[in-house]
Amino acid sequence: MQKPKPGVPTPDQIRRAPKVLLHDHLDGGLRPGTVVDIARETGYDGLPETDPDKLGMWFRDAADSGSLERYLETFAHTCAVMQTRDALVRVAAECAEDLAADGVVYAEVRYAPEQHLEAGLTLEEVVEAVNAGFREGERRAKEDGNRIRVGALLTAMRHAARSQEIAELANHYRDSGVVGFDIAGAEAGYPPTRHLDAFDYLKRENNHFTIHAGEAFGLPSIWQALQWCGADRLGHGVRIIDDIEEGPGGEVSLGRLASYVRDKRVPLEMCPTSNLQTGAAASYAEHPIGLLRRLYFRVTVNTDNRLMSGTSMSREFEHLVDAFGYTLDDMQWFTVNAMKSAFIPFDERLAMINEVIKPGYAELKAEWLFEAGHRERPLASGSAAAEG
Ligand SMILES: O=c1[nH]cnc2c1ncn2[C@H]1C[C@H](O)[C@@H](CO)O1
Ligand SMILES: [Zn+2]
Repeated sequence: MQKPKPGVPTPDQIRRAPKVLLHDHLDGGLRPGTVVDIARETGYDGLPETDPDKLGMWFRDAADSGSLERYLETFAHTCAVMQTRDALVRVAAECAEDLAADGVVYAEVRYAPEQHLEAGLTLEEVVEAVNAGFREGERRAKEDGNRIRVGALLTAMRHAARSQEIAELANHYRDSGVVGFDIAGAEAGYPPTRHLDAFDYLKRENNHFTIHAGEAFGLPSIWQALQWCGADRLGHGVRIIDDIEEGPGGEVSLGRLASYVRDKRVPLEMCPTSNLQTGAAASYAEHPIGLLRRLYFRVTVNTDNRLMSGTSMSREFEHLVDAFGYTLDDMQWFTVNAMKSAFIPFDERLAMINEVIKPGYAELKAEWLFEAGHRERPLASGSAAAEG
């Protein structure tokens, strides 16, 4: 086994570290075996593979297309098996269990209720089924010795016309498991300002929302999301890098929008592997998260779609540790950023930071002290006195 050195996390430490996830799609995180099971039970015969391993690989390959539009086509299969109450409860429960087993202590998981109505469920029935599943998953996680709390974000699809209705649904369930609102789907051609009514409504209700922006489309989308719609957070937001110039000597200058995002501490929900698949970034090492972290933007690390990206929170951090040499202190910084940016009340965020996250990292950072290995260096001759 790899020997832990102070600060540099091993894969096992990364998994055990408390993590906070703000951007994860319920319909992008199913277990492949569950997709196969529910398809069989409900008679959905459109799956490209029926062996769970092969199906998992199919999702990853199909999503590896370099285009957001093609990436999104794969969701037809997951949404097809999420049309009944039982299926939604099962998928949500497994989501909470899987995240907890990966060391996630707080998650905001999103889905679009309007995509789960094909078998006759109402929007309310969809939300109540998913909520029941999350509570069940939290309970099972606890039985396994893992602690997790999951809140739902209701997404409206940006190409459709139901955002006002979904915003009202989010507001209705805000004290019952739903913590905010989002819009997702193909970005080009569907600017966030198409949904101004929904955002204005949520602002008047003092509710919270995030907007997928600056992923497949650039600065105008981020600018609209913030300055026209009033988003609390940005889903991805990677293209903010287009407003930052790095000179040959490493000097950096920020445009007005990038300055605003940094100065106002706008949380960026970054999803590195997803960005590689849709072509929003070329490699982990070149992902804008490296520079944005150095410049102290309010950056968070997220999974987006664990099934399509074959990822988990731990894997996202492993890639970043490999690419940028991040330490446990960096991991803690990203995690505290995420917790500060969550949509639950301030006192609860603060308690999660002080009672769960910081103690969790302190314990991991102290582990090297108790490893026998680091005390077994041979003494140099005559060094005994110097040791004292
Ligand atoms: O990264 C994404 N960008 C835009 N839309 C996305 C992304 N990942 C998933 N979606 C879409 C597809 C899902 O069906 C929908 C709701 O979760 O959100
Ligand atoms: Zn997303």
